[in-house]
Amino acid sequence: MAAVRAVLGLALRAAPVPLLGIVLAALVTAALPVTAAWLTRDVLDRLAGAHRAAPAVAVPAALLAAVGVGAAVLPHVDRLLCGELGRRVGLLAQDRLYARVNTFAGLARFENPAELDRLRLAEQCGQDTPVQVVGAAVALAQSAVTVAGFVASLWLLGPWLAVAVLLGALPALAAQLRLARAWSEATLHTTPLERRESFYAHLLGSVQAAKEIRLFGTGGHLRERMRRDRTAINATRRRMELRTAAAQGLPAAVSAGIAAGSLVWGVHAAARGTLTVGDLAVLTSAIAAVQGGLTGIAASAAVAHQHLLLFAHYLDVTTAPPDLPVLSPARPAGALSRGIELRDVWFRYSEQHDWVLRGVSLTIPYGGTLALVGDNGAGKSTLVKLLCRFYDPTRGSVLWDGTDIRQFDPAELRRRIGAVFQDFVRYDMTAAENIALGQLDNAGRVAEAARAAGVHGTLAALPRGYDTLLTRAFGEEDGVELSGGQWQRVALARAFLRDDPDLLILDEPTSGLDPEAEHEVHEAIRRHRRGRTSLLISHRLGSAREADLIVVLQGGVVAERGGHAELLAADGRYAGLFRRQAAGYVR
Ligand SMILES: Nc1ncnc2c1ncn2[C@@H]1O[C@H](COP(=O)(O)OP(=O)(O)OP(=O)(O)O)[C@@H](O)[C@H]1O
Repeated sequence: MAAVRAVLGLALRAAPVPLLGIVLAALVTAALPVTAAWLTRDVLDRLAGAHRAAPAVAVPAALLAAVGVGAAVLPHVDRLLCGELGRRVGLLAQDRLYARVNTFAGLARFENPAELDRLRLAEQCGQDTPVQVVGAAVALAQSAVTVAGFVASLWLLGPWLAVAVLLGALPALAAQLRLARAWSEATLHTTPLERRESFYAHLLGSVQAAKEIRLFGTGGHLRERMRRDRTAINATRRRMELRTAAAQGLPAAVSAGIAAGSLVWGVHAAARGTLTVGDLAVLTSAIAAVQGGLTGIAASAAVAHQHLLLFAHYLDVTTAPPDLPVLSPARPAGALSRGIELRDVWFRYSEQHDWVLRGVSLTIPYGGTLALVGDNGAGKSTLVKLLCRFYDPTRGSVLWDGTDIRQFDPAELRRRIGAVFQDFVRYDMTAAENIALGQLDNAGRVAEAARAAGVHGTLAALPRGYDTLLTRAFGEEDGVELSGGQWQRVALARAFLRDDPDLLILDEPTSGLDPEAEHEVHEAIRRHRRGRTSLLISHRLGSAREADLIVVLQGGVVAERGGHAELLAADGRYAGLFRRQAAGYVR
């Protein structure tokens, strides 16, 4: 019921006038067949009886012609109105969906496959479902009006006829509703397969994967996997189509038997003179129309039912509770003045996953730099996610000047943080836009930020300077592709654009750079970082050595901490790693 209300609410809100037009057109269209049948009866009986004169037949014949014109024109009006309804509802539904998605403060819903499937279904349903449901409901009402008119007509010709034809259609209705549920379950089953299939399809056509696929010769293997998923999807659909045909076959045969019996009775009655020729015409139209109408009602009910079941996913997303608890009113996140502390932080992505952080305690001092180093998978990027409050710690807390960050509005907290993530985004937009996205109201300082990141010269020399598209994906002639290191500098400029962030997070900011560029960028970072509180994650220990504090994370626990010299003297894990890297350079 909630889904019905939501769909109607959307349609009414988005397109009240087209919706009213569709309902009116449907009601008129519904009345046309029964009107035509009775007018035909009138014409036939007048022709067969005493009133053969042209004037007597002219009026019902003219009305019959008008009904024919109406029947020809109305479907086109309906199609226009439905098109408009679809566009407006699609726009509103999409807008509401992404407005809701934007309110998800954390990352859990984007990193959980089940939630991603739901989001994908919601995207599909938001566009199509409301229109399909409205269309099915209107078609259902239209069929119901037509059927009611013809059942009344049958009743006049012989009450048992009306009852028999109605009862004959009930099994079809029940079968359709059962099938609707089965189809919606089948869609749930095929959605993850479709998501994986489109992942393979994307890989096979993507410029990023093209090199590896060709070099490793994995194209055939990926294509085979894609084919396997599509075959599984097809098998499910085939099974469902067979089931549909089997479930609909018997009820259709019952209805056809009843129709045939009724017709035989009608012909006999006309031969006996109990029914007129006109009555027989009405009977023939009525049997076909009632059966067609009832099948239409069953099909429309099934379509509406199936789409309403799918629409539940749209509602799940648009009415989902907040993924992270946000205090209301939240405490204002003040400018950092003492530092950020992780106090006995434990974290795992879900109860099914292992612990990633196991009792981490550390402090990023105000105005100082903390370098976080450690093996792959040690939990460094996860710790960054907790600092930005993309997740809450499973146990323990992250304190901002002594206040648990759960007490702040996440958006306000994030306005105080600048970051370059390891997996930064390459936006298919212009160079200026790629940087301006760091802080849209600071777009005037794009060149300054690019200069600080050492990429101004590169961007200014592009065919359209900062207005050059950094992609050739849209077929623009002067779109360009930057190198990995140039992109990294653009991402850095995006972070530098942010006005004086209280915390600067740099997760592998120079991993794609050549040694000279790395040195330059580190100089830029050092200049930019000066006096700022920052967290630097790097596998290149040469860039970590100047940090005020170095923390070595190993298997989710702090294995060592101290200054560079102190850790070298301690001759532990850090010293071992540093010496190995240094030896690699002087060998
Ligand atoms: N969204 C996720 N869901 C489940 N597990 C995850 C998720 N993200 C990371 N992990 C797991 O958490 C652990 C720590 O990952 P994390 O990315 O924090 O390591 P890292 O120290 O940054 O590694 P690297 O140096 O390779 O970047 C890994 O075992 C990883 O598989």
